[in-house]
Amino acid sequence: MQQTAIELNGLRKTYGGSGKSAPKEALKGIDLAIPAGSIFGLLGPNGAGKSTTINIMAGLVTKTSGQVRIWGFDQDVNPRQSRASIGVVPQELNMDPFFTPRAALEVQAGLYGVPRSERRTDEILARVGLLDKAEAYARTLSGGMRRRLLIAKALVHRPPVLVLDEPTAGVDIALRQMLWTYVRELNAAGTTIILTTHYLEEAQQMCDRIAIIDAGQVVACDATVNLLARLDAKSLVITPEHELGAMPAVPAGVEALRRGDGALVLTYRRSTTGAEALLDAVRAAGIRIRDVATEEPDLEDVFVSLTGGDGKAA
Ligand SMILES: Nc1ncnc2c1ncn2[C@@H]1O[C@H](COP(=O)(O)OP(=O)(O)OP(=O)(O)O)[C@@H](O)[C@H]1O
Repeated sequence: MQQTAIELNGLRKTYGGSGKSAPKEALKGIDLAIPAGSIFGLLGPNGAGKSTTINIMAGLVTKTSGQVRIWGFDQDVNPRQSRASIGVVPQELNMDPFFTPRAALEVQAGLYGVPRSERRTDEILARVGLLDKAEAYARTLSGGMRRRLLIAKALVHRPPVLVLDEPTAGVDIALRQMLWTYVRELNAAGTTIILTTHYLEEAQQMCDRIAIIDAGQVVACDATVNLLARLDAKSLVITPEHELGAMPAVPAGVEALRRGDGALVLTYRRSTTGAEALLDAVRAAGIRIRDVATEEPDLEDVFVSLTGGDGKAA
């Protein structure tokens, strides 16, 4: 069994300038090892280099230098095998409007040299819930159906690695749930999943590992739980029995503020302050506690702290 699904070493890409525009160094030496069997998130602010990285993996953009290995196959040494090991679901919903889903899958299978006897066109259409649309023209499909057809197309050659570039952008909640259920099933059946998403909450829920790239460089790559543990801050949210009077005297390094809904929020560092000391301070101030909750940092906080961005992994 393959241990590493994708390995990038010193990957660089400079887009050549044309006319008045200067050359653009989009990737400045990316090193990444994506474990086989994982659901791996590739996040970063606009222009970070996510699409460039994915497109190089998919063989759609030529790298300037560095090494790319897909399922153990070096892209330069075994281009055919490396291409056969990856399926990419693009961001855009472009497709030939006159192809039916069945025809689109057959053409795709032909492009990848899948023999007729090994094609699973109807099985794949059924898996993505499009069997009843098998003979409909693509132009009559809804956005959600098109997205599912693109996933189906990426699966015809049974790649062990599936890349989804912003699969849920502009997709409604019901379809998003369906897509994620399907992605989890594919992963449970052994497919390594790499995805970029705009929604950090979604990445936090779906991905077991996450790489954050910023300005063409990897700024973090770790298990999702470890990334979240990097931020030491935590908040204690106290709902008082009565309206708050004076703020309590809190230990050094703790920030106390009154929230609009009347709750008292105490933000502290887990490494230096215990929740007990905070509760003592609250009681000592004569505040009677009706309810207590804690708030942990989320991926958005980690993202902002690493990229200085606005929390949008576009
Ligand atoms: N074909 C191209 N020619 C010139 N520059 C390009 C080209 N494609 C991308 N770039 C530039 O390379 C950088 C990285 O772009 P890329 O599309 O990989 O980022 P991204 O992380 O996918 O961004 P987004 O979240 O906006 O899709 C950007 O500065 C972008 O303007």
